[in-house]
Amino acid sequence: MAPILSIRDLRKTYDNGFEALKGVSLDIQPGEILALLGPNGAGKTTLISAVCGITRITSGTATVAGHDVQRDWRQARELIGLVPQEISLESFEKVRRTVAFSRGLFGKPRDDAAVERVLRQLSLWDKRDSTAMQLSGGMKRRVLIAKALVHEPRVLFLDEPTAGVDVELRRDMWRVVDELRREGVTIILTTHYIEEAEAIADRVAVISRGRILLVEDKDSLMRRMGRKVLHVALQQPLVAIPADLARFGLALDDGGRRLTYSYDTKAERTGIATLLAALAECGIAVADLDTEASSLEEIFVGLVHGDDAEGEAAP
Ligand SMILES: Nc1ncnc2c1ncn2[C@@H]1O[C@H](COP(=O)(O)OP(=O)(O)OP(=O)(O)O)[C@@H](O)[C@H]1O
Repeated sequence: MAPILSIRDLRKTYDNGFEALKGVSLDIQPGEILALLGPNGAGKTTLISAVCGITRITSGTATVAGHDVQRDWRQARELIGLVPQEISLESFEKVRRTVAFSRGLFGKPRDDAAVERVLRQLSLWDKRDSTAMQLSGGMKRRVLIAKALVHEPRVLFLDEPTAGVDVELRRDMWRVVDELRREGVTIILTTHYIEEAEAIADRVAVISRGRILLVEDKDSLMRRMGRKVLHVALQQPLVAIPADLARFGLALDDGGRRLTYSYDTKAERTGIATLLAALAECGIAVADLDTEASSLEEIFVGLVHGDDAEGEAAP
């Protein structure tokens, strides 16, 4: 399938000479949810702004359904919806009018049914005659999404859609994203909440200091890079780890009542059976066992940390 969004060697140097994007290439398939992860200042907003035509591209290309965002900017923009990080709404404007106005900005004819559809989809129909100042923070975010969707874009950019919202609302937002996916909308979201990427993304891209470090299917990434830990609860507390167990690299915590063993999920042998046999030989009685997979967060921190260390080493 042809990608809906194709970015090739995109570079952005700001007027002050700072190179915020250093040759980014990325293909996004129709209907996909891609989470763009990166530390502060990595270039996430710059990348979105470049594709959405808010920031001038220094070199490279980006196309949306084959339309170049610079050359055929009008056609490209029509296919894109952008939900910005900051909430910016006219305080006294009614929800329905605000959303209808956004549709008009894209040169689309007035269509009350389209406005109603998007308001209902975002559970805002009951609030259609409320002004922005009468809405809760979460509802305001929904209005921003409604504004971004009302011209029926095929690609939606969400720049930190759940920054500062409570857990319940975040899950609510994830449901909205899931519904949009089912309708075939392609979604690119930036987030600092790794659990958000873990919960809703199909693929994950990690960006650091203007470069894409990795783009991979989320599940395979977690399988490929994932480590697991085995917690062994002990019947009797240990004062120290016996010398005979040193080769396993164990950690002892919970007041000497728990041993933690870290292993590679891809390895042919995890070493668990050998460890349990060694524990028995040392006369250590096991009360319980459980395993825990390393999270996307650990994988992310490891990658970005490695990149920072390389940057520091560079001349
Ligand atoms: N107008 C500008 N002029 C010069 N430098 C800029 C400008 N806008 C952004 N930058 C710099 O470009 C880099 C990337 O910024 P960007 O906002 O894209 O990062 P981000 O990944 O979205 O960060 P955050 O997670 O904090 O939102 C940063 O170092 C930032 O200081």
